[in-house]
Amino acid sequence: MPQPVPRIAVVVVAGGSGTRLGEDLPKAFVGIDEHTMLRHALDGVFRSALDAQVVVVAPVDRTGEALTEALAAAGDARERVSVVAGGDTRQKSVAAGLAALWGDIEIVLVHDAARALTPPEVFTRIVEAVERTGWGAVPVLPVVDTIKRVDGDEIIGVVDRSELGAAQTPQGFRRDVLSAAYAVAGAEFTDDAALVAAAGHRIAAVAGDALGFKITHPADLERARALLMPAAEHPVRLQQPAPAPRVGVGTDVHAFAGDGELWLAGLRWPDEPALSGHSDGDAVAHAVVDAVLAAAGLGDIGTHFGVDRPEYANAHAGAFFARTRALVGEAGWVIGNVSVQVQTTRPRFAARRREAEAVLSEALGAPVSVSATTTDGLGFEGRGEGVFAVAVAMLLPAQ
Ligand SMILES: Nc1ccn([C@@H]2O[C@H](COP(=O)(O)OP(=O)(O)OP(=O)(O)O)[C@@H](O)[C@H]2O)c(=O)n1
Ligand SMILES: C[C@](O)(CO)[C@H](O)COP(=O)(O)O
Repeated sequence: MPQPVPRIAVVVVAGGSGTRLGEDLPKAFVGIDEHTMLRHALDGVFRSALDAQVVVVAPVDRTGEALTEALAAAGDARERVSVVAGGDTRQKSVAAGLAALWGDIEIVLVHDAARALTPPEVFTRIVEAVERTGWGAVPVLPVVDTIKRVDGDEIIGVVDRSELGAAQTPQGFRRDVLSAAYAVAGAEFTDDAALVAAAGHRIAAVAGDALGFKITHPADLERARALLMPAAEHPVRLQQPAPAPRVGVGTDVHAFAGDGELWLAGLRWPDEPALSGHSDGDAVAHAVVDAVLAAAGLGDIGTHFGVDRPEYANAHAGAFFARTRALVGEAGWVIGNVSVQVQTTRPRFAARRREAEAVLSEALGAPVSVSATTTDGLGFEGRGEGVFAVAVAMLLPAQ
């Protein structure tokens, strides 16, 4: 037979003045972003889908404001919400909240409005622990700092932090246990678990959440504001990383089987055999184009300068480079530099290498370095049948 679902209540204490925060209004009513701490805390409660009664404890002169906040957070669950006036200590405020519980409530969670960013899962973890153990339950975080015993200006010892936990809220209890413990509490306790433990009950430790930090000092408020700030407005931490440079490689081969003059590396070479091709057969220029397009992810020379483009018949490097530059610019890149090597027995590049670099760099709008080598007589290059060129291009993201 299915077990009946226990009736749950959450008491949200928002009755403090916030002396340590130093704002000129009670702490829970201070804005983190366009919403107050109280509103954020209540949003966490309602997002937890506990179907709980929710009692907000507010400063006596702020109950109207608190009700407005609670109704806005509750949405369709308005009938489950109420507001009561708190006391001059947290403990008295919790007691005021307990007095407003419906008669059939079985499990009570007490939560600080000051822990405004506590995620909804923490509420469900606490309820689950109370149901499973029958004990009280407290979210705790491990203590990360080394903890010293201090006497005045002297360190007199160290505390074993492995047995310490930093307590958060919501803290959960069986309603009968919590109410009875509050009825007999003879002292002020800083949290509800301490009060219940003093009455002889066991308390379970449940995983807390770093977002459940208490907004106590101005630095805590700054932290909460930074966490809620849209990424685009954040000064440093959440900026998108700058896009990385990209490289591409390109190659080309043409045979010495053309009519007319040789064009290679953007230069005209009189008295040398021509290379064949749809354009001028300039394998050096074409390898550069392939490398730049590859780096931008824009395909290759055939994609943009195919034999179906009559305007590039017999065209020279300048025409290819102008179009390539425009294509990568439209794609959001600028050309960083290109290195190209030609492998051929002829023409001899040494005397005109600088000239080739100047012409190609001018046409591409970026430094192009040119090197040339032979293949020790091997292959088609060695037999003087054609040229091979290989290029590497680096592109940078446009600003
Ligand atoms: N008389 C009080 C004191 C505290 N609280 C609530 O208990 C939680 C934890 O208290 P703390 O953060 O210490 O708040 P303040 O007492 O307001 O802060 P301070 O000690 O700096 O004045 C807060 O949500 C606070 O609103 C309360 O309801 N009634
Ligand atoms: C209840 C509490 O938030 C648990 O951590 C805390 O003890 C109350 O605040 P204070 O800073 O100790 O007054």
